[in-house]
Amino acid sequence: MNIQPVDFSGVYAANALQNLRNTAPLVHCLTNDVVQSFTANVLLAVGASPAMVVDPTEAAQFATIADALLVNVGTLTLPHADAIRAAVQAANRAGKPWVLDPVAVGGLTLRTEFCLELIKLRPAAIRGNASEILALSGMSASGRGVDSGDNALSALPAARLLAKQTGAIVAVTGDVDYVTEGERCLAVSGGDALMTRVVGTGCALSAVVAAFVALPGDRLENVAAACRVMSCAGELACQQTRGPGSFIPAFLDNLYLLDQEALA
Ligand SMILES: Nc1ncnc2c1ncn2[C@@H]1O[C@H](COP(=O)(O)OP(=O)(O)OP(=O)(O)O)[C@@H](O)[C@H]1O
Ligand SMILES: Cc1ncsc1CCO
Ligand SMILES: [Mg+2]
Repeated sequence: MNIQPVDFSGVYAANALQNLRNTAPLVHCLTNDVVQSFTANVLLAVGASPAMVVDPTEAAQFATIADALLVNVGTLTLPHADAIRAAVQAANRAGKPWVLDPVAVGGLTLRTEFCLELIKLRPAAIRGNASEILALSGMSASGRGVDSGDNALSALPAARLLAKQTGAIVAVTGDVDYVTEGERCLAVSGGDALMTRVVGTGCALSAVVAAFVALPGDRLENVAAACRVMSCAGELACQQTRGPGSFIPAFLDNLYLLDQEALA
């Protein structure tokens, strides 16, 4: 029997963020070509340390040094897949957590088969929009390219199934983010629809999830904390801006300035 989603505590998120700022986890990002710079800036603003090391040999070496690895298949190519395989295997051997962002999985064969291969390699967390989580779990989805055509709550059963199948914490994001380990589920509200009008907020969230899974403590709550930090900064930024152009700098400022009071 599945336990109903529970509203996530802002107090835990505030403590986890403080812990992250104190330790500045080194996050190895194998992400897509569209969001490299935005992802690095989001990690820096939050208080983590990004590095994009992409050559297969170097990626395997660096995965053992970094505190966590992000794998994002947004602009997957065959050489990139080789680097991801090498890095994931090295991270697993070194006991470092890694996170999968299954961008646009479903309709496209290369990335879908590759992600199905990757989820057998014990990701610590999987973060995707509703259509991606539905498709990755084998259920039918209405994604349109990288954008979701499904509602996050409708993908919660798929997220639970995927978590049970893989042992990963699964975060399915949208108007509300749901974070589950199969049975237990945390609901993270906040954010703003404007966040979907800027490229890479989800991709950057997956990088922040990687930073938070490097922290000690309850992994389910750490992933929810990452979601809360992004939703909270996004919501504040939207209150201060009129559209996508000014959202980006306001979002980075709010991530950097985020305090206990805002998160709670
Ligand atoms: N309708 C909404 N209302 C509030 N927040 C939202 C809404 N839709 C998305 N978000 C927030 O936007 C962020 C990105 O989530 P989303 O599900 O859009 O990821 P995504 O589709 O993978 O994005 P991308 O591929 O562009 O990086 C999350 O923090 C999420 O909570
Ligand atoms: C727009 C886009 N195309 C491939 S990856 C990406 C970034 C958002 O997921
Ligand atoms: Mg995405």
